[in-house]
Formats: sequence, structure tokens, C-alpha cells
Amino acid sequence: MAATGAPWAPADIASGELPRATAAWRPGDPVGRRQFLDIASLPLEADARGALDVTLAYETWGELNAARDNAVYVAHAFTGDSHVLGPAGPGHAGPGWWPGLVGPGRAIDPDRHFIVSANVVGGCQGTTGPAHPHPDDGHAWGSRFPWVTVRDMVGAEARLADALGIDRWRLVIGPSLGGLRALEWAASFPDRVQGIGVIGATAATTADQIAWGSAQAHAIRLDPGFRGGDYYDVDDGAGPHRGLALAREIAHTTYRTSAELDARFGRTVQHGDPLTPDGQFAVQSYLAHHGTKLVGRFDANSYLRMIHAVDTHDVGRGRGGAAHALSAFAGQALVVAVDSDRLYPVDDARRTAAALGRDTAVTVLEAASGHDSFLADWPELAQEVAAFERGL
Ligand SMILES: CC(=O)SCCNC(=O)CCNC(=O)[C@H](O)C(C)(C)COP(=O)(O)OP(=O)(O)OC[C@H]1O[C@@H](n2cnc3c(N)ncnc32)[C@H](O)[C@@H]1OP(=O)(O)O
Ligand SMILES: N[C@@H](CCO)C(=O)O
Repeated sequence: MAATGAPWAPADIASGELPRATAAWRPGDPVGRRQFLDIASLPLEADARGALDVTLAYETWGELNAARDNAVYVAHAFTGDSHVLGPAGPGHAGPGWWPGLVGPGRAIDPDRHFIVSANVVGGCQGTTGPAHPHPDDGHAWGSRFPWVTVRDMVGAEARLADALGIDRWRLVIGPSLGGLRALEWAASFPDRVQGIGVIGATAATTADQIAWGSAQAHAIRLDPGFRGGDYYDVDDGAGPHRGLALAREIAHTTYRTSAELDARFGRTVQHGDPLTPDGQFAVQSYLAHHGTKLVGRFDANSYLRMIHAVDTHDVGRGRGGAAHALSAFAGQALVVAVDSDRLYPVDDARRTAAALGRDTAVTVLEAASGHDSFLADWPELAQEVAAFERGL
């Protein structure tokens, strides 16, 4: 049976008809809702020179109240950005990514909260990253861009809090890479956070997570268009778009579940004769679509920086272990795992809760979409976050 729905677009990894792998926001592009904070000399964990001047792109919704106790930081996931809420438009590749949790009447509500979200250091949606001009020569940083860590990212977020007059967040919450940052906030700045929301995340990245990221990094690096990371100024437009699309195909498979993919696509043929190399199963078409779509909105060098940040994440690194690192955090923690998440399984959340101590519970949600359930299947998550937020 042939699938209906989205037609197979031959612009897949093999055809070369993908957009360039440099879909980064750069200075001079439309800013949309973004605001910018210049941060001088952000200390970096692994940079020999020790510091980086960063422009942080961020968005806010609502107002900081007189008591300054209603600020909520929403930390985006791996390929996310500051555009939590609001329409797509000039400067914003897509609509806000968490409308189920953030918005009027939602758990995180601009009528009650001062909501802040920033693009991470090394990202490609406004904050200084590899596609931005290097201060020395005006050419893209490319391979020269430092290998930033989750701690570096949180260090920048703390500078943003300082600039906005936020001494203490009511809540720092995020999924995936955002959850790693929520935990890092609790470890790095325990007195500046009242509550953390850690969704589909872990206190220390596991070998399995590093392994999946490694295959994705290889896909990008082995693309001849990668050119060691210095592909921005080439005039043939041949960035590592195939490698980036392949990386997303690998990643997206881990974001969903075996049962879901089988239920949705089964052995359905989307195109041609699957007994020949030209044939394509529906699930292959689906993954190709997600690969192509990411290439239209993300930069390959930023993708590698995100992998590195996730790989090196360990709140306990250099702090005597995760439990010791989190021992000064006296706030409340919501730790959420999705039962079908094969990338950040429930056991990771249990270890994280144990490190937080004080009988921190794990909320296990039943959802079909695995790791991406925080985006695709959010109603129960929204209820949990609303209840947690009310109790802070
Ligand atoms: C937290 C953050 O910071 S957000 C992170 C950045 N954003 C993302 O990762 C979003 C990427 N998108 C997704 O992962 C998903 O679309 C979600 C999670 C948002 C929603 O999940 P779902 O509703 O299950 O969407 P699904 O995974 O089916 O994707 C739908 C797309 O696949 C396409 N598709 C479905 N079947 C096929 C097929 N057989 N062949 C080709 N394309 C297909 C649809 O046409 C649709 O395309 P569109 O998104 O361009 O409109
Ligand atoms: N789909 C999410 C999953 C990783 O957290 C993203 O691309 O950021």
C-alpha cells in the first residue's frame, strides 16, 4: 500500500538539493522579538584564553513584579531557541515551540510570570555562535569557535539574570538540554533558584547518549562540505548539509519510539518499488523530511557544539559527584521522565532524583512519542508543571 499524506520529496540526503547547512541567524538579519545582551569576558571551562565576549539573544514575556519573585526561565532543548511563544515571522523560523506550557492560561503564564528565554552560547539563533563574525577578521568563527559546556551556557544565563534584575528565579525549567541547564543552575547558583523543572534529562550524560551523539557528529564531519568547520565563505554553497540532515535522521529516530514508528508507518511504501534502491518506505521519507527541515533552520557547527555540551554534561564534574554538587540547592525540584523515552530513560531520572536527595520524586508520564513527548504530547506534562509551579 502506498502512503498518502506528505509526498516524498526527492530533496533527500543523496540528491544534493538540500538548503545550505548554514541556516543561522546572523547580525543584520531581522531580529523578530529578540533582544540582545552584550556579555564581556564570559569565562569558559575549556578555552585556553579563558573568556569569550558574547552577545546573548533573548526574549521576554510579561512583567517582573515589584517583589521580583515571579521570574521564570525557560531553557530550550538541543535545536530550540528563545522563541518559546509567539508566531513565526521575520527573524523567527517557526512559531513558539512550547505553546502547550507557556502562554496565557498555561502553567507558565505571561499574565502572572516574567518569562525569559535565551538562545544558548554557541547556538545559531541570535546568540554568538560559530556562524557569527570573529572579532579579529570579520569572517565566521567556524572551526575557531570554542567548545562550550552546559556550565558556560548557564554562566551566560546568570549574566542575563543580573542584567534583568533577577536575583532569584521562581522557576528554571527545560526539556532535554534545557533540563541539563536547569540542573546546572541548581548546582552553580543554588541560592538563585526557587524551583527547577527537569524534563527528559539527566545529572550526567550516559555512554548511550554520548554514543548517539557521536554517530551524529561523524555524519557531519565526514561530509566533504564540512571542510573542518570552515564552510561559510565557500562560493559553491556546499556546506555539510547532507551530514547535518543525516545527523538529524539519526537523532530524530532516538527522539521517537519503536512502537510509535511502527504504528504510524509500519512497512508502508511511500515511493517506488522498495525491492530496488530507489524505493522508499514511509518512515524513511518521514526521517528525510525531518533531516531536510532541520537543515533549513540550523547550523552544522552549532550542532556539533550542542553535542559537545551534552557529552560533557555532568553536574558532579569537579564537585565531588552529583549529590555533592546539588547538596546546596534547597529549592524544590520537579523531575519528569517519559516512560517511552529511549534516549533519556526513566532510570536516568531516578539517578538524578537520588542525586537531588530529600526524597525527590520522579514523575513518570505515559506518552507515546518518547523523548519528543514534551513537544508532541504535552497535556499531562502541562498539568504536572502547573501543579508544581502553584506549589512553589
Ligand atoms: C524544546 C525546543 O527547544 S524545540 C526543539 C526544536 N524543535 C523541534 O525539534 C521540532 C521538530 N519537530 C518535531 O520533532 C515534531 O514535528 C514535533 C515534535 C514538534 C511534533 O510531533 P508530531 O506532531 O508527531 O509531528 P511529526 O513528527 O509527525 O512531524 C510532522 C511532519 O512530518 C511530516 N511527515 C509525516 N509523515 C511523513 C512522510 N511519510 N513523509 C514525509 N514527511 C512526513 C509532516 O508532513 C509534518 O511536516 P511539517 O512539520 O513540515 O508540517
Ligand atoms: N526535538 C528536540 C529534541 C532534543 O531535545 C530538539 O531538536 O531540540
